Amino acid sequence: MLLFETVREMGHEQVLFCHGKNPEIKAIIAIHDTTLGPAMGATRLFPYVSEEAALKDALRLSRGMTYKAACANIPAGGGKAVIIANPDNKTDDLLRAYGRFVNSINGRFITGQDVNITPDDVRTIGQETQYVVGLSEKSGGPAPITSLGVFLGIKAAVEFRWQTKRLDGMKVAVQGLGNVGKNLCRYLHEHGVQLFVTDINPAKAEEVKQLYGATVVEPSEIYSLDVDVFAPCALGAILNSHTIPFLKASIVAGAANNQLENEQLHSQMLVKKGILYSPDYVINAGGLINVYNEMIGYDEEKALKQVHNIYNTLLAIFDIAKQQGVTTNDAAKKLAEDRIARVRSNKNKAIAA
Ligand SMILES: NC(=O)C1=CN([C@@H]2O[C@H](COP(=O)(O)OP(=O)(O)OC[C@H]3O[C@@H](n4cnc5c(N)ncnc54)[C@H](O)[C@@H]3O)[C@@H](O)[C@H]2O)C=CC1
Ligand SMILES: O=C(O)C(=O)Cc1c[nH]c2ccccc12
Repeated sequence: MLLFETVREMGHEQVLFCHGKNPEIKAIIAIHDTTLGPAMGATRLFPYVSEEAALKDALRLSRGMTYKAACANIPAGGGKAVIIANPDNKTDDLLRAYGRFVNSINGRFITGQDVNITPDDVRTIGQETQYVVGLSEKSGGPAPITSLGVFLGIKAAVEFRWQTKRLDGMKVAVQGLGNVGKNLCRYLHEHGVQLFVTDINPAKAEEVKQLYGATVVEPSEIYSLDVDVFAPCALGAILNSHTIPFLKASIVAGAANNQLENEQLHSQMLVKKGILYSPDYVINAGGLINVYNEMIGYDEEKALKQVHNIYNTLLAIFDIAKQQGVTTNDAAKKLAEDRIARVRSNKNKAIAA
């Protein structure tokens, strides 16, 4: 991989390779853009197959955070960090060593809980740095508000597609029944949706079957179901050349980050199949909205208003994509880049004055 070429192409400001021998630690902190504010993004711990895979994940996720904040009108930049480790080898020493790296950049990067990091782990990281968020009891953690945002995003897509505000009788397939997926199922069930669900953990699927009368399918079967909406709430890169040909849903709208394996290729593949795609970093902004509000002093009404805005933003993006004949992904990216360019130009004017 040509390092600077890749970073230049994706537009990152700074990438930190954090290494330590005692304890053994390898982490990458990617800061994409801080025009709108300090870079925010949760930290993921994962046994990546290669260092290149880890870097790619950090670069793509951090860029997604920049667009996420810009589309949600949150004055934060985009960042994300990955710790390359097996979850079985996660120790307090490792987390504290990581916390010292976060602290060393003095608030340019603010982080919290992502895949394989628990709230307790964030507390441990927080022993070394104040630049962690997402622990307030008041806000109930980011997942419930993320699922509300995804629910509203599904409503926006349904309205754009079929000019109806009603979800009752619709069929939705939910992949992944973790903190976000399970809560999303509750909202959908309350609105009369017929659920089809899967999780690699059968106990989670069984629970959602009992709670919301969902039909449980095998993980491999979730793509080809004859449903109206497919909601990916597990992993990234699930929209790819193997899965897209199987999709029968008219809408893809879910919480997972980096859903498109290849942004250009696979967003266009979806368009060709007539599938309306809700850009992941627009529909799943609820988590960021929640932690940002927690950071500045939690005001529930304000946070909920910002989450409800996801609905309007998605409708606007769908409209622009239709008017201009571009993918919804490109329309969202353009919206984000325009907002950032405007702030950058005002900043430059202020410096010049
Ligand atoms: N929690 C939040 O506030 C936010 C979460 N996201 C993204 O949403 C997704 C879900 O987040 P959480 O619910 O917090 O994570 P989680 O870890 O609680 O849940 C993920 C679930 O997916 C299941 N799963 C994993 N691989 C699967 C597969 N191949 N097929 C079916 N199920 C599978 C897991 O067993 C687990 O139950 C992640 O991609 C995350 O990055 C994005 C924005 C905010
Ligand atoms: O939407 C994402 O991918 C996030 O990383 C959101 C998020 C959850 N917890 C956090 C803590 C600090 C910064 C962002 C987040």
